Amino acid sequence: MEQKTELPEAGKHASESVEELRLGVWRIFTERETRSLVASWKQFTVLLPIVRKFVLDVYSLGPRLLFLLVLSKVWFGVEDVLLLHFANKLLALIEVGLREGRADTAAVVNAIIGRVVVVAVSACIGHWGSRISPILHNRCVHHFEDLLFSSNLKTDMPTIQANDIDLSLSATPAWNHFENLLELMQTGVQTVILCAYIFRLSSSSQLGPLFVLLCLAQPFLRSLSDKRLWGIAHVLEAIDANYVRLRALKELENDKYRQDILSGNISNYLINEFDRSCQELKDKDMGSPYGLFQRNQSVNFAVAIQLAGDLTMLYYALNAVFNSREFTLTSIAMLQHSESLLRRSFQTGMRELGEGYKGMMFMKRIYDAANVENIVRDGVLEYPRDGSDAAGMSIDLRNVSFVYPGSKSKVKALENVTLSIKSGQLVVLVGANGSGKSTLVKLLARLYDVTSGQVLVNGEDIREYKIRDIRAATASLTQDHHLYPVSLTENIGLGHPSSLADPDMVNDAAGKGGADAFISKLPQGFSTVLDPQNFQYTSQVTRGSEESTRPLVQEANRLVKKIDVSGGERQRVVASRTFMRFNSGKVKLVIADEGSSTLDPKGEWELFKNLRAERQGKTMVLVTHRFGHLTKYADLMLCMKEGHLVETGTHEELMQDPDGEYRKLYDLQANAFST
Ligand SMILES: Nc1ncnc2c1ncn2[C@@H]1O[C@H](COP(=O)(O)OP(=O)(O)OP(=O)(O)O)[C@@H](O)[C@H]1O
Repeated sequence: MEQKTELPEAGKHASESVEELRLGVWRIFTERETRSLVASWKQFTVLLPIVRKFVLDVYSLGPRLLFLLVLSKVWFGVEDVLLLHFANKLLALIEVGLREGRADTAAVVNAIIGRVVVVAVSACIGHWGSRISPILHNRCVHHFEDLLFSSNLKTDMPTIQANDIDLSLSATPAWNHFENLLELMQTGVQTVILCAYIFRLSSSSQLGPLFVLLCLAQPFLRSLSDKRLWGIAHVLEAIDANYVRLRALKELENDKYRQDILSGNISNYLINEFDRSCQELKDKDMGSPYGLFQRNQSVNFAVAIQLAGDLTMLYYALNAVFNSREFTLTSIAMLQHSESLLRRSFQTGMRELGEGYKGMMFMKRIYDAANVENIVRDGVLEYPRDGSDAAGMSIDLRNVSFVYPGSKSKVKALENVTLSIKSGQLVVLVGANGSGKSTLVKLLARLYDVTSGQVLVNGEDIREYKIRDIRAATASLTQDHHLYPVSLTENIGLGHPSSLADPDMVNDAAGKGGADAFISKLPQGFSTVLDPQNFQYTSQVTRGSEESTRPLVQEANRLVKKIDVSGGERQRVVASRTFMRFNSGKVKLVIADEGSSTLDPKGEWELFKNLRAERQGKTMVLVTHRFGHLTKYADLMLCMKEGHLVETGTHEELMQDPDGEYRKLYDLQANAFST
């Protein structure tokens, strides 16, 4: 039963046009049907240029193939009507034959041949269509995947955060949506021809055009009942606490929780809780919200739909009473056949119209996603400009404040930070969690632009430089860097892609990053792909027992089994990528933000030693919580607290202040080792 409810106190509707329904375990927000026909038409016209662009894009991928496919769809729109026509013709000839005791052989043969030809032509077109469609399908998906991939990879971080961009958008359904439009065209052709055909049939029985309208009454009402399912945004949310809990508990079957559950000895508790949630859900409907939504129509409407199906019968019954000479049993049968095909065609068309609308919205999403404009604007100056940064990048921050785009927090991540880093200095940035260290180095790499103030590189605002020059001059090693699902050679080599094929350079970088030892122990060495992306399809084997198929499944699982390495080993590969980057000869700034957080003490010591060995011609900004290793090499220590730069100087200078933040952090670490 439909139950209209008020939204919970906090969740006021964004607009009056939103309606809330509670069905089964679901809460469904749907748009009230307040949109006028004019408004719907306007929205449709906005989408039309997008569809045109989409069609032209698909056309460019295979003009001839698309032309043939469209022709085949038109043919299939006509085919059913032709078949119906020949069947009706045969029926009429048989009736005449029965009545007169002699059939018109030539006409019967013609009708049979006509039908056979239509069937044969359809089989041929269907055969070729089924070959054309997959080709265009592949080209279409590749084309739009390509469009999304290049746009996704170029979209900068503020744009993603500020616009809440959906990076998971896949182009895979693009072809299906396009095919839906073709199907819609096919059904449209069929409906129009059928209407004309029925009009001709009904005119010869003196039924007139009203008959055609009555044929459409039931499918029209049905499509009205379905209308709320398409073209209108729905937000579905499971609100039943037991259902939500059931789903959460089911999630615990995931392998990643196994160790916790076994060692915590909590399986009995979880099984009981699962059982309890099942009991409490009782008969509450957990089925598809769309199904529930569809069934949620009033009795009157359901009765009206069924009755509308009988309107045509009533109409020709009445006509037969008053005008019986115009009717034969064959003409009634012909009308009935044609009418049922028209109903089906119209109903399918209305459903496809809904799907077509969804398809148009999808096309809009694809183009919107592919045309996102980056917030971080490119500059025009080349970097390095002159020889003044030969010893490394020189950086000045003037009154820099920063708030993350889209951030709900009123607290600034950085506030009025002013500092100066000279060419070639080794700077160590320290501070408590959340004090703004990572934010500061992200501004240096121009991953974000300041909210106010200025970052100067070699005396010029960083925004004036070409982004690719600044990025080429910066090598970052942060805890946020990940391994890519490609070979270890590529993982390291991508630090300097043009030398990726040089095994000596890759080996050397792996050595400096401390990754060579563990890679050499892997069965496939540098060719190993950690975190491979495998797509495995399993299908139920109908022959033989489950017992006999188990070895096959086990073998398949063995083939796709991941090679697991530790977090520290992963970080060594990422560090090696940074060392590889130095081969470009362009790096003027090295940023290491907790790049050693998962390394063992020896690994960390070696990493910093190898980084220091690369200092020549580079400024280095190292962020760390364990700064003991670095204090004696640092030219400058920067200490941050709650978004502010609170202390700057050398280690010795900062240690002078017994109440200073730096001294506190240092003493905490040093005291841990004192007796
Ligand atoms: N992407 C983000 N969106 C919104 N706020 C963020 C984002 N990243 C960080 N912050 C906030 O900005 C502030 C500074 O964070 P930042 O990561 O720079 O601190 P940090 O000193 O590097 O911390 P840690 O030592 O834990 O790495 C924090 O309050 C944090 O919650």
